[in-house]
Amino acid sequence: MIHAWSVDDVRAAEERAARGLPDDELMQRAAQGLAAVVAARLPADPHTQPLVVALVGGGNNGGDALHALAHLAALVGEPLDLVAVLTGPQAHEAGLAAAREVGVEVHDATTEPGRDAAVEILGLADVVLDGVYGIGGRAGLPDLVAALVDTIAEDAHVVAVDVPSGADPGGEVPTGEGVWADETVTFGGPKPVHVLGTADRCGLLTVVDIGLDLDEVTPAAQRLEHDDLALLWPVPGPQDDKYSRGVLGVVAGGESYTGAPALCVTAAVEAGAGMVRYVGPPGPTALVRQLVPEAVHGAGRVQAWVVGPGLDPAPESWDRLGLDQVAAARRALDGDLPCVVDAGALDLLDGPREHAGARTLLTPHAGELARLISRVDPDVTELTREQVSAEPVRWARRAAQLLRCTVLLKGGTTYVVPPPGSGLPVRAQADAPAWAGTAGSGDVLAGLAGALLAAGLDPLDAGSLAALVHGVAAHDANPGGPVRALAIAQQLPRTVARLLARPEARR
Ligand SMILES: NC(=O)C1=CN([C@@H]2O[C@H](COP(=O)(O)OP(=O)(O)OC[C@H]3O[C@@H](n4cnc5c(N)ncnc54)[C@H](O)[C@@H]3O)[C@@H](O)[C@H]2O)[C@@H](O)CC1
Ligand SMILES: Nc1ncnc2c1ncn2[C@@H]1O[C@H](COP(=O)(O)OP(=O)(O)O)[C@@H](O)[C@H]1O
Ligand SMILES: [K+]
Repeated sequence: MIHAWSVDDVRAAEERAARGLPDDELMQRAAQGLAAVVAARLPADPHTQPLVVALVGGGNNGGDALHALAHLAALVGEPLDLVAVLTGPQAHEAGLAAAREVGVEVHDATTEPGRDAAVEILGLADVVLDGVYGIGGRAGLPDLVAALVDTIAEDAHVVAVDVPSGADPGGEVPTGEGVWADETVTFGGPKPVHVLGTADRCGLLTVVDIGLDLDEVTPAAQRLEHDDLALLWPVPGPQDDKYSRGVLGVVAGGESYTGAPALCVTAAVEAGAGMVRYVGPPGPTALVRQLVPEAVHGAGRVQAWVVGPGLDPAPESWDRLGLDQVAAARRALDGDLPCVVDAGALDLLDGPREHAGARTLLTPHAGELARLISRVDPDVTELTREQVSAEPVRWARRAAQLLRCTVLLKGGTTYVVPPPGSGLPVRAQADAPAWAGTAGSGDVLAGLAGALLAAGLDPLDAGSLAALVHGVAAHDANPGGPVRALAIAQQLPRTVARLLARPEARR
């Protein structure tokens, strides 16, 4: 699992670590680690002299980059072209002196000749160090810096120092503006942006140990990795039976949406639920009977519910069957069992579920979350899908607070936000190929998450593990190409087996 700490917690840890050390010790450690990574990335061609260009901001992030250039000169020993481009009126004094000392060429991009020289040289660079802003940064870039970033050679290897400049270090505002790095070298520990930010923004992540002690500090964000599956997945033991493994009830579909329940039930069965009980009208029931002979029909004793895939909660469409189905959904929501609340059932929620202890995982996409918040938040009149996508963590957190539950917000990156006050970190998973964004794929996710809730996982683990497995299964089902929702569901057993068998995971 990747743990990421808030910018404030990292700054406090830096302060603790710096006590009793020489003034620039932590920066030197950071710069040395950074230089070692850059040295390993230099082109090996003996006929060309590698060109390394650092974009240098006015703060300590620029200081890291300047010191790294100085360390690099000493580390590599062979001729190198080293250039620093200053992006602001000031630069870290000691860093600049160290760089000049080893012969780094310095251009001041705030002057016209300096800018012209910088543009030319950025277009030729083999490696670019982005040392403009680190954890002192915020989303977006000043025009001058943005223009410089635009001129970086297409084939240059871009290494972000600590944080890609232009990204929000706190990871709350996933703007695409600014640097997209091939890799990011961070110090002390990952920051939220490395986990929550737009997938691919940071590239390969390396953490340089600079002696910060974060072990006792609660992370702000986490990401499950493939090896975490073996720790969390409910593997049955010899004493288990279908009941002890967890029975999932699914209230889904209506006469107008027959496919969603079939996909949801299939996913739950393929994910290894002990048993799945389906509750729905005759049309979808017939389809579930045909496609999933393992499912049983009608309400009964269960350990958790999935409520909502393909459920039509709109009153004008309610005939007797529709009314029965909405009543079944409400019974599940009013009960005290863990519940995945998806799609149509989100429209049935007006506030927290009645039983305060009931564990609840909402699984909206951005449009559904916008509609939900517009309806239940007294301070918001009309929230749009675009607003949710611009600040996904903020809005998922808002819903988690209003409804006192865990919110899984689906998308290219899927965020799982626990209720505020729980002390639990936000999780973000970006395991799925974009092909996974296909009709019915969310119904599969709901069934999978439901099976995990029924097996006893808490909503944060169930949601994030479901997002991980769903994404990996979407890849495994057809690497590099399109995938249909049913294929994701049918791939689940093999994907789970593959991840359980990873040698790292079994250690
Ligand atoms: N504090 C420490 O002990 C250490 C800090 N280190 C480095 O120091 C960095 C943090 O340095 P600083 O606190 O000086 O901050 P930064 O160097 O990240 O940013 C400097 C200043 O730039 C301005 N700025 C940021 N984003 C902007 C934007 N989008 N548009 C316009 N102006 C913007 C802000 O006023 C900010 O304070 C870390 O990311 C890391 O690289 C490392 O040397 C390790 C040790
Ligand atoms: N760009 C993307 N990259 C990867 N996965 C995506 C992308 N867009 C959507 N997804 C995933 O596809 C699924 C879509 O769910 P949803 O919107 O509920 O569709 P449906 O209601 O048709 O099942 C979610 O698991 C979501 O995370
Ligand atoms: K940076």
